[in-house]
Amino acid sequence: MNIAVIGTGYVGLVTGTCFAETGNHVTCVDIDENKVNRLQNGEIPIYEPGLDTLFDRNTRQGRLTFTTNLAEGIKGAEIIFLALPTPPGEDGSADLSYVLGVAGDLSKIITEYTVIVDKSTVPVGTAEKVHALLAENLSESLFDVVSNPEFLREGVAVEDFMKPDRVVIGTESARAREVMGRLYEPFVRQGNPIYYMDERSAEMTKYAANSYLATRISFMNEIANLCERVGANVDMVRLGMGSDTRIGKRFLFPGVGYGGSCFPKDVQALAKTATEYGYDFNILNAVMGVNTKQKQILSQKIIAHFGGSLNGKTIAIWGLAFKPNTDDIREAPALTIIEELLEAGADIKAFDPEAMDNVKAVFGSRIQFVEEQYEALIGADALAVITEWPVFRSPSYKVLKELLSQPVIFDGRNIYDPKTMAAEGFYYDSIGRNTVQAN
Ligand SMILES: NC(=O)C1=CN([C@@H]2O[C@H](COP(=O)(O)OP(=O)(O)OC[C@H]3O[C@@H](n4cnc5c(N)ncnc54)[C@H](O)[C@@H]3O)[C@@H](O)[C@H]2O)C=CC1
Ligand SMILES: O=C(O)[C@H]1O[C@H](OP(=O)(O)OP(=O)(O)OC[C@H]2O[C@@H](n3ccc(=O)[nH]c3=O)[C@H](O)[C@@H]2O)[C@H](O)[C@@H](O)[C@@H]1O
Repeated sequence: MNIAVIGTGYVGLVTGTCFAETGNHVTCVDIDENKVNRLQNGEIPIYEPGLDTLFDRNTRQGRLTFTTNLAEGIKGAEIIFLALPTPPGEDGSADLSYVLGVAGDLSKIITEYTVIVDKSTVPVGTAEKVHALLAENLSESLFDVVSNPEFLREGVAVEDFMKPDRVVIGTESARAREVMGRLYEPFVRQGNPIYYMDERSAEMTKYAANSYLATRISFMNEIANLCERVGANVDMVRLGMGSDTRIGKRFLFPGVGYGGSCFPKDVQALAKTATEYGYDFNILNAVMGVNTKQKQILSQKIIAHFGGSLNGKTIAIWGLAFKPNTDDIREAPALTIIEELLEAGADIKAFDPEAMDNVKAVFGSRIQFVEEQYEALIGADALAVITEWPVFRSPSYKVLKELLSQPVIFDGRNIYDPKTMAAEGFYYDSIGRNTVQAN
């Protein structure tokens, strides 16, 4: 099949590459000339594990191409995916200007029957808005609009896309359903389902899934905070709860709050949709409030440990990305934590395996960046672990103690064992477990 993907960010580039991998011819369109130049030269502008192999193969074999020209990009395309940004607008609702802008442009250049697919996360009713815009200039027989939300996670995006738990396709057109079914058939060979539904239900499914996952995280963060107060260990509680199959083991890890480009904006957007429809979605308001506070927990612990001020103190930071295996720092808890530590007077020495360039663009020379994780520790008064990159999981405790000026660790992701840390001589504080001191 011939496919066009409009927007080559985390979702568009993965979508385009994975559809090319199953034998389709894909043209990716982006307005960012610099990005398109890099892609045309074989350079992937984001860090996403496993994407490079598929990208190289499919560009080399001519199934994956890039352009800034929309009309050229959609020529001959049977399906056009919109993988455009839907950032929060000023009032918290999703900003649809990118999606609707491109829909308007498409209405003037489509000449043959095409399925237009909303891949972006968009509020209920958007497929109808896109349809109405297209219908301003196109006969109804020339297009269908489908809602096909994406559930991939950054860091494991290729795997998630190639083997989705499910595919959701929102359309009431039999013709579009057949086209979409044919496209996704190679991705559901292991029996994972395609759920066909109406457009509104598909749009709602995406927000419901993200908001539920965010709710689990905020719930566990509150359980963790209570565990600290009552002297329980949240890791044990998590295991005890999660092995109940009705609850499930995944997505119960407490930490420094959820970040990323999606949970924060999507929870906010769903709450906003509820308000627009006269419904007060109480749980979502609590989920957001808990998350805002949780992002401050680690910095508060650090500031309190040093008596309320960090003047003259240096804090080493391991991990800046909003989660491991990505360079994405959108809404990353590290940004909030660093800002608060700076405000309390600290000097910061930071290391992240992939996200440092993005963070440099935010903080510039206000913090120091180092090229190697142990370098951050030299002369630092404490280490704060903010992102659980695998490379931080088994450090040399001996080297840690040699380099830190005080053996103090704040672990925002519970990646070390408190008993080991006490035995190794550290002051060690984490999330939802008792603080330990050297034995
Ligand atoms: N990042 C993620 O893990 C996931 C994101 N989503 C949703 O997918 C959508 C896209 O997200 P990301 O890929 O993260 O965004 P992104 O910001 O990484 O990429 C968007 C791309 O669209 C391009 N663009 C903007 N206006 C354009 C136009 N008029 N024509 C062509 N290209 C244009 C931008 O230059 C950029 O390259 C959002 O609605 C998001 O909520 C859904 C699932 C996962
Ligand atoms: O709509 C989206 O964009 C995507 O949002 C999330 O994916 P992503 O943001 O890439 O990352 P997650 O792995 O979900 O993590 C989100 C945040 O929650 C935090 N988290 C996650 C899991 C957990 O147990 N605890 C926890 O604090 C992570 O550290 C991270 O800050 C969803 O998991 C995807 O299904 C969805 O497609």
